[in-house]
Amino acid sequence: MSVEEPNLENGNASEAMAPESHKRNDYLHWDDYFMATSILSAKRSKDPVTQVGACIVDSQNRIVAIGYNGFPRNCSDDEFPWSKAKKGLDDYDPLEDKTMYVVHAEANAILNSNGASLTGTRLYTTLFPCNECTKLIIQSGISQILYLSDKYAEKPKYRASKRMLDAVGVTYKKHQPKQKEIIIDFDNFLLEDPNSSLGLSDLQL
Ligand SMILES: O=c1ccn([C@H]2C[C@H](O)[C@@H](COP(=O)(O)O)O2)c(=O)[nH]1
Repeated sequence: MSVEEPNLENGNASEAMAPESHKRNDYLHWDDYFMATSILSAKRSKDPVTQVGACIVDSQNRIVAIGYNGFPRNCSDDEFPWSKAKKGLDDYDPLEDKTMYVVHAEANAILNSNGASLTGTRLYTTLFPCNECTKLIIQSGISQILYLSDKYAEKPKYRASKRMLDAVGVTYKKHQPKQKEIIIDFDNFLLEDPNSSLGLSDLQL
């Protein structure tokens, strides 16, 4: 029975239509769920300019791995540079450029899959993958990419990505969200009484 078809057989319409006895209709669509997981992962990134998150999902909609852009394990975020060295400046020092050190989100997700087969999986990523990540994506057997931003589309690295993906038949498409926003409110999630002023930290879980 759907929410649109309330059961009135017991006589009491308000009881029959109690919202808690029906399936919710405003649950997350799968693609929004996985892209939101990528966005949440991106929020772990310390990169001050571009935070990227990636989520790999198998054919049964199970999350295989997630990742975000960051320095390799034990390379301190406080010691390694988060800036880009500018070529042409007198003090140009390529060793002070983040690109030397950052592990990309897609690469981290693939590494975090811990050797699981990625054949036929989907990759949700907040940024269209660069050429280096694309090589890893193809080699690991990922068959579909869903992305949010393609802000570097005109750069050669990203054009090279598309050239490779087109050549091997890995599909890619821009994610079209089913819902505009997802709000995570720690204080008001799972409160038994929605009118209560208690926060989550006050609950005994
Ligand atoms: O496919 C990609 C491409 C880039 N990244 C990461 C690498 C950097 O940390 C940022 C890009 O920084 P910009 O200053 O915007 O160039 O994004 C990634 O994780 N995956």
